[in-house]
Amino acid sequence: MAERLPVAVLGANGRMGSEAVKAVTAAPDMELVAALGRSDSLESIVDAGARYVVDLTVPDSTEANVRFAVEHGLHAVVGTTGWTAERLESLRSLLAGNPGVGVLIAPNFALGSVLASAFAAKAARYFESVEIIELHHPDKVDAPSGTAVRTAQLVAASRAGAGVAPSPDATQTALDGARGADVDGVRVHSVRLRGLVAHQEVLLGGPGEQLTIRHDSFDRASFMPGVLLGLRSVAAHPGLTVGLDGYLDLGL
Ligand SMILES: NC(=O)C1=CN([C@@H]2O[C@H](COP(=O)(O)OP(=O)(O)OC[C@H]3O[C@@H](n4cnc5c(N)ncnc54)[C@H](OP(=O)(O)O)[C@@H]3O)[C@@H](O)[C@H]2O)C=CC1
Ligand SMILES: O=C(O)C1=N[C@H](C(=O)O)C[C@H](O)C1
Repeated sequence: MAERLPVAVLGANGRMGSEAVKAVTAAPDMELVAALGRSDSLESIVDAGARYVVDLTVPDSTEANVRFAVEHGLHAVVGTTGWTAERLESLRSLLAGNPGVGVLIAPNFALGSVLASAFAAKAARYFESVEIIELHHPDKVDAPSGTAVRTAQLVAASRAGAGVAPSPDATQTALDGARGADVDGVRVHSVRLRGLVAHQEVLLGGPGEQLTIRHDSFDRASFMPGVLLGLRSVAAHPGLTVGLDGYLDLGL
């Protein structure tokens, strides 16, 4: 039997981290060698012999966690949001000095979500208007969601590449927040509601019609196949990959 992947999970006591602990523990080709909470030392993952790190912490912690992993030659699979363009560029520079180390930063590990974002980017050039609504549990600390930001970025790039004008909007007066967040010219609206987990709608509008592309995660189990795929693939993808679609041949 091939050697099992030695994996450390950061954020192990959280909603996602606890699911990842269960998924890694159940995977026949993996060994959970460390499970860290906020107060635990990152050195313990090296001492435990980890070669892979899963980061499912918080935006304020993730950059230092991932930099530690790279500096110690550990591959990282990252789900935590908060990865701005500046942080990504800094990480790319660090990785250039650590060839052979792979990092995957995936705003969403659910395959349906990855597909929905790709479908939206494909469709967006054909519609006059595009807006995004993301809907999450009220314990989420960031808005808009990382998934919605990435979807908006993909949509905006697709529309710009096709020479499509920005969505029309005659708004002249508005209460703060009424038109949502502006992500590369795409409006993103965030709903926080008890009873929800993670949901997104991309609304594409044209004369007399609307196309809605919606994805729902009803349970955090939806993210785990993507986390495991990331762990099994990251070593074969040195450098930084943003988006699980970078490991998939979606053909879109
Ligand atoms: N990519 C994807 O598919 C998904 C990504 N996410 C993202 O994952 C992140 C976590 O979400 P969620 O699990 O709901 O959040 P939680 O707040 O439930 O979990 C985060 C956990 O990380 C812990 N933590 C904070 N800093 C550190 C640190 N330095 N080292 C170790 N642990 C630390 C927290 O500890 P403490 O309790 O002490 O604060 C907490 O237990 C968010 O950014 C979220 O947006 C969520 C779902 C899917
Ligand atoms: O905080 C969450 O729950 C989620 N966060 C990620 C995001 O911000 O996109 C992924 C998913 O939407 C769930």
